[in-house]
Amino acid sequence: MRVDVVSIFPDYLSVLDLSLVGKARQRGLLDLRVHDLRDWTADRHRTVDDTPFGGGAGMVMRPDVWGLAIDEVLEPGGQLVVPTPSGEVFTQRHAEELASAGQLVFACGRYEGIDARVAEHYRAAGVTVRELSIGDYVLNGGEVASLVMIEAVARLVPGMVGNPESLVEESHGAAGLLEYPVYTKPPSWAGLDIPDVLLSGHHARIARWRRDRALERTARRRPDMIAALDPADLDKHDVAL
Ligand SMILES: Nc1cc(-c2ccc3ccn(Cc4ccc(CN5CCCCC5)cc4)c3c2)n[nH]1
Repeated sequence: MRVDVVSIFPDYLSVLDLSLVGKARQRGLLDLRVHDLRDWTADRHRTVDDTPFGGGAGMVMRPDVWGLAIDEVLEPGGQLVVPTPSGEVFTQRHAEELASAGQLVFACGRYEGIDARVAEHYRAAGVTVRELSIGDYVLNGGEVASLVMIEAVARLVPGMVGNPESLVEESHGAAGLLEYPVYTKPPSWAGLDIPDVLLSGHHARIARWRRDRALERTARRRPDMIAALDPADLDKHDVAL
């Protein structure tokens, strides 16, 4: 999978050279390229922004500069991801969908955002454009949101994560529940012991205990996820709610 990131702060993305994503690049699983938007400016000041039509505070990023950058970077069939506070909230489902793309181009806005015609232009040209938020809070730009989404997508690329099984059971997985609590050695710490069932070696009981803890946790912290459960899935947890 090829991932391109366009930003006026390309160094912000250098953290991607570390750990999981860094290893994937070395192993050729991920072709990650970071670009400086200012490379597509033509003036001496390398201007990427201007005042907003209709007035209002701050500056807006120019469509012409973004158009030159995206035209050069986006491959046929590639998808455009535009982080924005006004987007659909990014979820594991989006990560799964994005992981099947041949190329993703992340357009990192700054200032008050990118001229709306950029997304409109590429949609009209038949490009899949996803305007995505990573949560209901306002960041200073799209770089951090892109890092979050790239990590969530990259770990789903086959061969990325050592133990693919760990991708199945996790929170926000197919079960639609939060994850159960996890424990490791020592069995007793700070006067706290781990639940006996986890020492029993009784796999069915352990699986049941984990399901129950996941349901409890989800009901307490994310009632919205309980409400969203498909009744057909409930028998997977063999619990009548
Ligand atoms: N999940 C999430 C993603 C982002 C994100 C993503 C991309 C950019 C690009 C710029 N910013 C900063 C920014 C965006 C919007 C405003 C308010 N808005 C401006 C237009 C007129 C109305 C009011 C203020 C500052 C970004 C912020 N934040 N949170």
